[in-house]
Amino acid sequence: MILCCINIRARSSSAGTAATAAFGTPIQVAIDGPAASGKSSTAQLVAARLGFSYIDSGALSAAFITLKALNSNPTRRKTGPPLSGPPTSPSRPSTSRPILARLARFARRPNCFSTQGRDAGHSLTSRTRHVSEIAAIPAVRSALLVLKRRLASEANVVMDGRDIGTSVFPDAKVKVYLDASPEVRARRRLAELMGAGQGNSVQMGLEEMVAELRARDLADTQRKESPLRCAEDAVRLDTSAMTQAEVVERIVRLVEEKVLARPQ
Ligand SMILES: Nc1ncnc2c1ncn2[C@@H]1O[C@H](COP(=O)(O)OP(=O)(O)O)[C@@H](O)[C@H]1O
Ligand SMILES: Nc1ccn([C@H]2C[C@H](O)[C@@H](COP(=O)(O)OP(=O)(O)O)O2)c(=O)n1
Repeated sequence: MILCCINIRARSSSAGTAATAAFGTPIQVAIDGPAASGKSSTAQLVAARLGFSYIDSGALSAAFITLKALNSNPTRRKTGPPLSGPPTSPSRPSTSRPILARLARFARRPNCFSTQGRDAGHSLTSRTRHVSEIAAIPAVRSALLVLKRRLASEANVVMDGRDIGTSVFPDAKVKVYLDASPEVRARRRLAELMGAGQGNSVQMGLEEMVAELRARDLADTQRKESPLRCAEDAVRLDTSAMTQAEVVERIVRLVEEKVLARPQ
C-alpha cells in the first residue's frame, strides 16, 4: 500500500466559504507536534468540522519517498519497495517533477486515499523512522515544500506535520502545536497499532515505545533542516489530559476566533 495514506478532503462548506470570502485567499491551519501527539487524527476532525481540506504532510512525504524509490528502481515496482534505505539519488532533483505532478493529481481527488490503509505492509514504527531520515534531506524537503504550497493554494487547508507553522506556512492564520508526555503518546501509539491489527507484529512494550518516541523526538528536533519546534505565534496545547473531542473543539474555536469572526 503506497499512496493510500494521503487523505485530502477537498470540499467546501458554509464555514469554509465564509472564511475564504473574509480573507480573499485560502486559509491555512497549521498543526505541528511530535509523533503520536494526535496531529493527524485531530487535524482530520478539525478539517471535517470546518469544511477545509486535510493534508497529512507525513503521509505525503512517505508517498513521495516511495514513488521516488520506485522511479529510481523500476524492478521493485511489482512487489513494492521495502523502505529499507534512502532512494538512490535524493540530491538529484530532476525526477522530482513527474513525481510531484503524479502526487498532486492523486492528492486532488477528494477522499481517494484513506488513513485506514495507512502502513499496510510496513509497520508504523519502521515506516516513520525511514520517512523521518529521508524527509530531512534538503532536496526532498524543498520538493515537498513546493507540493504542499501548491495544494494549499487551491483550498482552505488544515495541514499537520513537523514544520508547517515554522517553514511551510510561516504566515498561517492559525498555528497549533500539539504535545503530550512521551508516556501518554506511547500508550496512544500502542493502542493505535493494536487497533490496526498490528498487535502480533508489534512486540514492543510501553518502555520500548517511549524510548522509540524519545529517539524520534530527538531526531525531529535536532535535525538541521526545518527542525520540529513550536512557532512563536503558535498556540501550544498539552493534550496529555485532554480527550480528542476537547482538542478538536479548542482548535475549531481558535479558527473561529482568529479567522471566521474577523470583520470583512
Ligand atoms: N487527545 C487524545 N486523547 C486520546 N487519544 C488520542 C488523542 N488524540 C489522538 N489520539 C489517538 O492517538 C493515536 C495517535 O494519534 P495520531 O493522530 O496518529 O498522532 P500523530 O499524527 O501526531 O502521530 C491515534 O490512535 C489517535 O486516535
Ligand atoms: N512535515 C513533516 C511531516 C513529517 N516529517 C517526518 C518526520 C516524522 O518523524 C516522519 C513521519 O511523520 P508522520 O506524520 O507520518 O509520523 P507521526 O504520525 O507523527 O509519527 O516524517 C517531516 O519531516 N516533515
